[in-house]
Amino acid sequence: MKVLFSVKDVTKTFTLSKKQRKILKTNDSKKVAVKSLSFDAYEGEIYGLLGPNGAGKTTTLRIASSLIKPDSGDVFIDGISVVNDPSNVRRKIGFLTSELKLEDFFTPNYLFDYFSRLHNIEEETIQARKKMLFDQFGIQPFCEVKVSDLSTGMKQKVSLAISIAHDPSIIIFDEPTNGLDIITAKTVTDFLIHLKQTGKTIILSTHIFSLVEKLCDRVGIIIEGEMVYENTVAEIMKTTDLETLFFQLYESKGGVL
Ligand SMILES: Nc1ncnc2c1ncn2[C@@H]1O[C@H](COP(=O)(O)OP(=O)(O)OP(=O)(O)O)[C@@H](O)[C@H]1O
Repeated sequence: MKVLFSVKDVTKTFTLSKKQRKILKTNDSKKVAVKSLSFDAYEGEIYGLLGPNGAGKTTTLRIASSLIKPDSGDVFIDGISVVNDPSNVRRKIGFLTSELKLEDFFTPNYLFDYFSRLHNIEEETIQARKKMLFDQFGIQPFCEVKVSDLSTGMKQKVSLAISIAHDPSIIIFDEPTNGLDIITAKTVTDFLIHLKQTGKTIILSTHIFSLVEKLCDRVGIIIEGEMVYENTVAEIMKTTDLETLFFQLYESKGGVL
């Protein structure tokens, strides 16, 4: 099996502002968000990154997407170093987060074209791909409506379409169903299955156990920035369920319920 996504010994520390220290209820001036984290995802699989709030999932995926730099370590996307060659990495990946903010003033049509052109995609391909994705997600009737007037679900579907406009082979989804109504959440999860069927490699961060059980081939459990467990979902389900396993690990790491 070919490794397409490889996190190698990544560490990331943030300096905390006064406000952040208050929110995190700490006097420490630094927060180690990710500690010597390593894991691989194979071509064509859905790899789930599961962890509680603040575990370091988003930080890891932002590093993998070249949005922030690690203190040490690296992420290799199809062998390309995100530290040394971030622009080539961006060509290979799609990144979707539930926090993605689309500019309110623009329309789905405009934004899709704009981001596609940033990837230097040919105009004919942009329009064909837009039609396919907008039809798939029911965006077409809203394609000339300003983002500010779209529902949360429609915004997320537009974000999803834009994140894969360049047909990336590796797609990173950070909590993609967060804050979505059940219908839109299902559209998104069904689409993840469709992407897997078309051979894409998907990294999915979530804290929803059922989502991992339903979608993922393998799962890595991350607590306090460290990988504490990794296995195939099928193997886990032979003896227990993910929720039971997770809380056992959480308590054994000193987590308080
Ligand atoms: N820019 C930042 N400045 C300071 N601390 C940060 C910053 N980004 C993240 N952190 C801290 O790093 C830790 C890991 O955060 P991260 O967002 O990666 O976790 P997460 O697993 O994605 O959690 P969630 O599900 O809540 O998004 C948290 O303690 C968080 O407060």
